[in-house]
Amino acid sequence: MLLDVKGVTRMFGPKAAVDNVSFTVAKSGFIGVIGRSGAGKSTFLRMMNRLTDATSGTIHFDGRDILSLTGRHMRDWQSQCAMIFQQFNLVPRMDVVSNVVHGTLAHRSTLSTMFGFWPDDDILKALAILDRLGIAEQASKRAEALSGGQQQRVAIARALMQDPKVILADEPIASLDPMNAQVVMDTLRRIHDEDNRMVIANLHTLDTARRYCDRVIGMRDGRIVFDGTPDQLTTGVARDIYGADASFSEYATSTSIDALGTKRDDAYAREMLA
Ligand SMILES: Nc1ncnc2c1ncn2[C@@H]1O[C@H](COP(=O)(O)OP(=O)(O)OP(=O)(O)O)[C@@H](O)[C@H]1O
Repeated sequence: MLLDVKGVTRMFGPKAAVDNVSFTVAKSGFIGVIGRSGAGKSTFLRMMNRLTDATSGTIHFDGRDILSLTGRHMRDWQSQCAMIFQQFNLVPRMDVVSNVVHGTLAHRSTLSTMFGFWPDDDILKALAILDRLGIAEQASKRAEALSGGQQQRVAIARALMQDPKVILADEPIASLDPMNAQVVMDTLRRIHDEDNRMVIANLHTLDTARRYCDRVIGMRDGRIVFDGTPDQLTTGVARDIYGADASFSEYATSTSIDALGTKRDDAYAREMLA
């Protein structure tokens, strides 16, 4: 089993933000987590990355007990498990290449980091990744000069500098217009397809989850209420996940990415779930 999540709970005071969550993933896939605001999606990702401690439960990745790692072992895991955020989290006034090289910070001395001395090899690697993501020509610009979609691709490039096994994306397209959202989702999907890195993305829109994911997990009030393939994600199921009544409209949870292209094949999804 590649990923084995058992009974993971996170309490904030008396409230369970994540409540006894369990699921397994047999092989690397592109997994979407959906649910209304406050369902526990971010808290779960943050526990996987060890930004937040779990109250109870276990997470094993490739046999390793993630929640009990400490010190250097925890930092090693964090670099193998890169996070991407809605707000990109770049240094706005710093140029794009430096932002990307920042992805190797965990391995750098404080002095070289403070003075921005990046080894040539790191710069070349950063440029190659930017080129792969189609934004090499932006390398010398300040991050703040780029469009939102370009900035998110820089954030993805920074994540790739760590050569992660897993990419955790917390609402990666929530701040983007449909065109940029599509470019960013296409990029994440391509990274999964070409490198076989696992992607777990919190998504707030159904059309994106259906189109890009092999498997979709629906959360409601901290619990998993759906776990299946995109084609099993019917309007009725979605209504249950979002805790909505019969007046629920899918339109309310759409980025309209689907209008820009065609839907994915679900064969891989079924294989992964088997
Ligand atoms: N640091 C915290 N202190 C107290 N409560 C928190 C904290 N972080 C999250 N919560 C609560 O835990 C619950 C789950 O929040 P979480 O951010 O994981 O949900 P989400 O599904 O990611 O929603 P959103 O998309 O709005 O971020 C919410 O009720 C939230 O208020």
